[in-house]
Amino acid sequence: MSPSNLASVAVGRPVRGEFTYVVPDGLSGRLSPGQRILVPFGRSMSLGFFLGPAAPPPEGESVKLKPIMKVLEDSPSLPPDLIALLRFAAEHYRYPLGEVIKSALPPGLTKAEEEKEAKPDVQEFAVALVAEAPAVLRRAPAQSAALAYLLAVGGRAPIEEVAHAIPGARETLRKLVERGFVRIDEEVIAPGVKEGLAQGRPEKLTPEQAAAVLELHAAVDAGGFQPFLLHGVTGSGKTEVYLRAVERNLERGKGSLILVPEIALTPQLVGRFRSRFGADVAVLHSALKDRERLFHWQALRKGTVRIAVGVRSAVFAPVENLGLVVVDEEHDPSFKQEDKLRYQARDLAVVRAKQAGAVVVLGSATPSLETLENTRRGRYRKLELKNRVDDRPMPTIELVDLRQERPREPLVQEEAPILSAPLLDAMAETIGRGQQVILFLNRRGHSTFLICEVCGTSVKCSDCDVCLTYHRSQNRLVCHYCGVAHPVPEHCRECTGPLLKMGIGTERVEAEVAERIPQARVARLDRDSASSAERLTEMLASFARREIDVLVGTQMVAKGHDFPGVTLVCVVMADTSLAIPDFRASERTFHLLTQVAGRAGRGKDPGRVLVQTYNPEADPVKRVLTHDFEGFSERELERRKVLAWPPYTRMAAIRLEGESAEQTASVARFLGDFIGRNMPPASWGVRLLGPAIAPISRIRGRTRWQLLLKAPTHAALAPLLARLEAKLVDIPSAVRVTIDVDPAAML
Ligand SMILES: Nc1ncnc2c1ncn2[C@@H]1O[C@H](COP(=O)(O)OP(=O)(O)OP(=O)(O)O)[C@@H](O)[C@H]1O
Ligand SMILES: [Zn+2]
Repeated sequence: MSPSNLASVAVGRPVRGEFTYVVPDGLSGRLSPGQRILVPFGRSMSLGFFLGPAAPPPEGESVKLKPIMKVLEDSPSLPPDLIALLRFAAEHYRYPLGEVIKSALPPGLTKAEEEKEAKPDVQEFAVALVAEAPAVLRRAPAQSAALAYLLAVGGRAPIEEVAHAIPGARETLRKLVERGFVRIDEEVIAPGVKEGLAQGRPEKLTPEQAAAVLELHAAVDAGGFQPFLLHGVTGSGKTEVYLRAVERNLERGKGSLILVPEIALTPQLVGRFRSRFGADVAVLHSALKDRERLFHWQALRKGTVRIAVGVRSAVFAPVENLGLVVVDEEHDPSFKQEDKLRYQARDLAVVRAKQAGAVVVLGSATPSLETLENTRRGRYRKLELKNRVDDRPMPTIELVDLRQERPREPLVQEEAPILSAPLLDAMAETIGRGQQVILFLNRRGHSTFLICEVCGTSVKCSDCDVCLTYHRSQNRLVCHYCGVAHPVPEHCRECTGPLLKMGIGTERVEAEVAERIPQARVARLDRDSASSAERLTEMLASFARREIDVLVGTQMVAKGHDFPGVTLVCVVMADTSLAIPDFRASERTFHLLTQVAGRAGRGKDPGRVLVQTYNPEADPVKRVLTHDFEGFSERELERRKVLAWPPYTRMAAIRLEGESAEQTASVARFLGDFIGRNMPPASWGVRLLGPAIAPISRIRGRTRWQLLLKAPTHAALAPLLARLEAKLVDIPSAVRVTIDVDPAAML
């Protein structure tokens, strides 16, 4: 067997490694890497991916190799740089390569079927061919009405719209076509793409923007891998810097990839890209239909569309001839996928840029400590925007000490008001001036727990080890982990004592605003109120149109919004994210506070921020007051170093979940022993923490355990993780074990 007739193949099944197949004579000229193929696997046929030639099996080993059966597409689904990235992801995150590839591909390419071309959407327009209703229509009132509508809206409208306005208009329009008064046009539109909010190209860049753009242009012109951190304060115009870099990259005939945290929350950014580059932009988000996803994939693959803007999973978009990668809000936790292939899209974006020889820009007002450390070590070049555009001032930030503002409330009081006098005054004043307010609280629901006045027992979810949250609008207790809603009990289950509603959520804040400032138009933005992407877009648009005075919400309101009318931002309680048992709690708090504060004063009027807290001395809270990102990160990095947390160590979490508490614990101990026996030499510095019961010990009735591994570098961890992954086949399937490399959440 000559090596040229052996193929390395990833099989679309949950199995580790690459497999060797024989290329039959008939296919030898037709194969190129990245193609989807059909291969025999076990006793059946399976989807496979041809990755390239394979080395012959070791001398003396007699293995019967099977042949590739069929090639499922002419041009490969996966471009070469993407194959390299997926191989890296499988290796780094300890996940089967075939499954990694399948999770990157759009549905429609993940089955063992030949590729079909996704059709674009066609929209039908009715076009009037006459300037006024002809006399012959006098006795046809339906047709007259349809034609009159069409003429009233300018002589041209989507059929759908006419039919919506005039029931039965589809049929009526057809009659008008027969009579020659109307014509139907078909227009091809890219599917799943709505018109964004248009915005012009600013004539002049700020000096800082100009300097950053100059550097990026030089890097794009030079070609090759170059990583940048674009650290720009909120409202400093980072988006415009991205746009100019993309522009230059496009002029050089190259493709760009832009990752954003959440499309529905960033309609403005998408709108700016669409209004600048029009149909050259594919927008990839989670609400796309299968056919739409396939359409964009094919368009990018063919190179007919050269810019992809998308969420986390778009890091795998098949952009042709990739020259530039941008990760906006690079600190955002949504870039980490928390199930199946647990990848960090920001990290993969950098890997991809390196493999493709592209420029990569990580942008944020609050860069992650990981990225900051890379910059300090000289791996990334730092570009800084220290000022807002048009010399607008940063908002002033003041603390409201809840210990003094609410001293009279006894500790146990049901529904004690939470909005202090300074907050209420500032809000009323702002609304009085016709300006807008954002109220931020990182908790949904009405009251965050029900507690027994007599014995102090709180009401917990029977399946998860967490308190239930009271939602007044549904009059239900909801578990935020499993989502199950329970009726509200009348008495404490332990002692039949009366139950008090304690803790606050956005729902209650909304009610309190409505009660205390009745003239305000209040709306709430969280996962309950904005359950669909459409609803979310509509609420944001309505706020932008200034139909809402006060927007109450969770971290959804803290993202990159640009509402010039907002001059007051209130943080209802800064402490909610501080107490979480996670070494990133401080960082997360600082980011959230800085980001939400950054929504104030982005228009011509200056902004003001009020932060209510019980912990005015806490470092992230204090530092936010003076916009002291440097000071905060300096201190936090020092602390991480002392405690040996990332970015000074690399971690992996081994998580276990099982129906039976005993069996789960025993598997956890078994894995602990296994790791102990396979520990690399002490000089490698690998440490095992645990096995320990997880901080949230049960979710959906399943017991959870975890083991944490820490090491100075990923390379020190890798061999151990590989051995561990191989061992998992021996674990009883009743206990689910997952390996989470570079974990984000510690719960
Ligand atoms: N050179 C410029 N001249 C005038 N206006 C500009 C210029 N550059 C950007 N802007 C405008 O400034 C506003 C803020 O820009 P942008 O939203 O990009 O800020 P940002 O740095 O991304 O902020 P954040 O981190 O808070 O999301 C936008 O409305 C944008 O159109
Ligand atoms: Zn639950």
